[in-house]
Amino acid sequence: MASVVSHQAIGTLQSHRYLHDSRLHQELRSTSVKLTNGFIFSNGFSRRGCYCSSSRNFTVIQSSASQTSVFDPVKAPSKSNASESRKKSNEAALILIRHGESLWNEKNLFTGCVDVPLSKKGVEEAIEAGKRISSIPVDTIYTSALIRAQMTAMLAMTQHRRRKVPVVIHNESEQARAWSQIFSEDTKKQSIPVIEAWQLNERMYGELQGLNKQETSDRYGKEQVHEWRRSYDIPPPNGESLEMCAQRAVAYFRDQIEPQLLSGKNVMIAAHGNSLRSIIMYLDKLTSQEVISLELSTGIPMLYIFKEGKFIRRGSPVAPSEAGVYAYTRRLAQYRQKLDEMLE
Ligand SMILES: O=C(O)[C@H](O)COP(=O)(O)O
Repeated sequence: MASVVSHQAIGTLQSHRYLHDSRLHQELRSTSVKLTNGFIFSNGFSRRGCYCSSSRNFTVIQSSASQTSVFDPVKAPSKSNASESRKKSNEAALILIRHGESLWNEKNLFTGCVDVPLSKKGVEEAIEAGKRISSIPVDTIYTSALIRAQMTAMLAMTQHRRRKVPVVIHNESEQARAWSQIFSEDTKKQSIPVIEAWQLNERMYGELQGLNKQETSDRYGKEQVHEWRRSYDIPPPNGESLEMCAQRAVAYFRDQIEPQLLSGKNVMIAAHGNSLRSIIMYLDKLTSQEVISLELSTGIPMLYIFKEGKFIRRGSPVAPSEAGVYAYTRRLAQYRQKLDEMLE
């Protein structure tokens, strides 16, 4: 069993993973949620209580038949293919990006939940990542609450050909909501909501935060440090194990992000080495042994297609080949073609 699933290897693997009962898709109705900052973004927008996840199946507890879609000329179906398009509404793209190199990655320091920005190289990596995903549709962006992930998402989106503007949603207080309202429907349509979630933060590295990785290895031994860094259930001193990190990150993914994908929304997540390792472990059903070998490079986007109840890993759009990614789904190919036409 291949346990090494580096980002390069991910590009070459095409295993199909069955995560959901596809019959549920027929039952799901998009839920329209008016965000109190004035945005209206449709389709099962994050709302606790709309969906309840149990094991790997979703049960609809409450849904609304009303639907207020964000009009996107690229996506707008012509009359002739409207019904075909509706049939395909269960397909969605999921892009995962580990943040670009941070100033502490550069210094080889354990970072965890310390909030440090990208290095110059990290900025370049984020821009390069943006170029690689510039023709893939993005409807909603999730980032951790940490600046390195947020910088990565924003810098990546500066490269997107669709030219929608990522707008951070401020729900932290009534005033924040009121003061961040947008009063133009057109402007809202040209925006992408960016949701910040602490649950996607890097694992808390405990008393290793701020220590040099090489010096820590010299002091405690290579094996011990490898165990702290890569094992599933052994936490670093007073920090989170990957298992503990997964409890919050995967729960958030299942409760908040999967309903978006189920309703056909294309999602990008900018997060961290270990929060993404835990999510990939869930998506790819890796065992606690297999996840030990899972390494993610900074600034490399990974792509999954969610289709007919399955997450299909497409690796990075640049590995093995861009053509391979677009060949896979007609919908993505059409999107890119429309962008080509629009931007000619
Ligand atoms: O928090 C950190 O130091 C890094 O982002 C991830 O570190 P790791 O590769 O040691 O888990």
